[in-house]
Amino acid sequence: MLQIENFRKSYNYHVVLQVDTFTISPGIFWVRGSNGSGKSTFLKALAGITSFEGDIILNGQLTIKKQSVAYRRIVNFAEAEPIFPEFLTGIELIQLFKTAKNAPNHQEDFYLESMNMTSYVDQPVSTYSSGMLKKLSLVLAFLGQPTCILLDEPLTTLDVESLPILYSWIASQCHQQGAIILLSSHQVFEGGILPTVREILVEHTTIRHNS
Ligand SMILES: Nc1ncnc2c1ncn2[C@@H]1O[C@H](COP(=O)(O)OP(=O)(O)OP(=O)(O)O)[C@@H](O)[C@H]1O
Repeated sequence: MLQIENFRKSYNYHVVLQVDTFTISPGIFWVRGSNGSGKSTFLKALAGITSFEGDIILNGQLTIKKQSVAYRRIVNFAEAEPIFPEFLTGIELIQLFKTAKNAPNHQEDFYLESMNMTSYVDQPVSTYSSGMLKKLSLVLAFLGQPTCILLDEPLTTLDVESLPILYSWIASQCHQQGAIILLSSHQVFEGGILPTVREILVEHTTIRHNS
């Protein structure tokens, strides 16, 4: 469970997101809002990669401010437009993330094979297309034993064959580990092979469950 308390995020003294208290229980959530509403800001705050006022608490134990390393070990984030050091190969990045996330040996094999990435994962990321980069960032977001996976605009640049594969990873993560998985999009969820998907709306500088 994720608890957000007295949260406020401003850019240049301009408040873009304010939340008094908000709870996210295990499951899959579609985070929806128009362009500029604050979806990426919300996910980056949950991921612990942007500063904010207030606190975020995971499973009643880990607070993002006080136990930031332990928190970030089990909260994984895939950026909307991932940027990686160009000289590194995909597999080198995977090794780096596996170390940071305490991932089991060969955990990546399943993801690389199912997303048909084995032919290029040894190449420097400078040679990747935007879709190939997106797939790599999605693999990285599943490494370790994440309690929470945050995917910012995961559908952008992903080809139609890859979408059901991503959804199968998400469904499996939810079943096995009772994880919290947030996917952001400005589009309405169109259905698919995912189990129950609930919606979080980002609008009017705040967030709310849309039930
Ligand atoms: N680094 C920044 N500096 C200043 N303002 C920012 C910065 N990042 C975001 N903003 C502002 O914060 C607001 C929310 O931006 P955010 O990127 O979170 O929206 P979003 O819902 O993800 O948008 P989109 O759907 O277009 O990706 C916008 O008004 C944006 O201009």
